[in-house]
Amino acid sequence: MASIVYISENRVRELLNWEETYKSIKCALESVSKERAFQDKRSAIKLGNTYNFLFSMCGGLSDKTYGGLGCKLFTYFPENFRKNEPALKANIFLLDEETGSLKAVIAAAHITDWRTAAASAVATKYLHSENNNVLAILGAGSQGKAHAMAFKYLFNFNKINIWNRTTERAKNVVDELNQNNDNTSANKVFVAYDSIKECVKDADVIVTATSGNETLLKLEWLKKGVHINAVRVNPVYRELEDDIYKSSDVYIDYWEGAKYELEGIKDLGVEFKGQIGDVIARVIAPPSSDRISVFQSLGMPVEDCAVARLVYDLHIASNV
Ligand SMILES: NC(=O)C1=CN([C@@H]2O[C@H](COP(=O)(O)OP(=O)(O)OC[C@H]3O[C@@H](n4cnc5c(N)ncnc54)[C@H](O)[C@@H]3O)[C@@H](O)[C@H]2O)C=CC1
Ligand SMILES: O=C(O)C1=NCCCC1
Repeated sequence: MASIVYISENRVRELLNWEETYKSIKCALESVSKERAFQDKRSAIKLGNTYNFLFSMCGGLSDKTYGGLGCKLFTYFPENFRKNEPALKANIFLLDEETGSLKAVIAAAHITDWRTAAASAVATKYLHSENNNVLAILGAGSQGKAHAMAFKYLFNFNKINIWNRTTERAKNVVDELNQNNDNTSANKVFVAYDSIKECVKDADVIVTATSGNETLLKLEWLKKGVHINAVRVNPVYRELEDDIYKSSDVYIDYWEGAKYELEGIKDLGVEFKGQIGDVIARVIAPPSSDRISVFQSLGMPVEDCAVARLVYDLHIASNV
């Protein structure tokens, strides 16, 4: 029997790059439109009388390059910050597609950040025209930072505005990103904001990636034709005010998840236009450029399968 490989967070960080992550996630998003994705909604178990949860996301993706069979098991313990530990801890169990045997256990916090940012990037490419001058990001946590890096790498934004509830955190992330981007440039790409309205008012594209319970974004602040990637997942709380959903073309990643986790948006009378994969596969049309578009992201099991396969292949290829 072949031995089981363990791939740590540090090793994942060494291996992943944006080009391949983008391609693998585009493949995963499109697979839902081509009947090459086998997955269901995630399962969530509340751990007794706490705010702690245990989740699983299992599925299979059929593809020569990015196909994989697996399951991401993750916990969300919101009080972990008191112990100076991240709230989200995740591992992917990657299985052999022929036999079902366990091939690898891959640490998946970094994968979750990168694949979610890559999904927003794919959605932006397919739902939004090329007019990408200013990007605004609300939330300077793991997702906010990963989105800033992905969008800097994959698009040509001249300015990337970042707002966070505590401005100190936005400033620290902006300093780090500017330093990694270009030490010498006087004209810094990343800029910290302490007002959401000022942060988003010139934005062509917006990412919302916070974990609070407050509505952050108002319709009256938005430019015509803006594209929004709404990353926060919560059945009750939404970062966008209801009028934004009601006035926009709203796209999702997969129907199986949306049926259960996006009830609240449907209750507003919003009809989802369809899956991003259906736009990629040209089954449905993208929005017209004067409409506001929203990608309401949930995160799919097959995204994790695709990136786990990518990481596994890169690890094996560079380990021989
Ligand atoms: N769509 C998807 O595939 C995925 C979505 N997520 C979602 O992304 C969001 C962010 O996750 P991470 O960056 O990993 O978390 P994190 O804990 O690293 O960052 C959370 C950010 O939210 C901010 N925040 C907390 N309370 C706030 C409030 N009341 N108002 C405004 N901002 C507040 C914090 O300052 C922090 O910057 C979460 O809602 C999570 O559920 C996470 C993974 C995948
Ligand atoms: O898809 C994921 O992975 C997650 N989605 C929402 C919240 C945490 C992780």
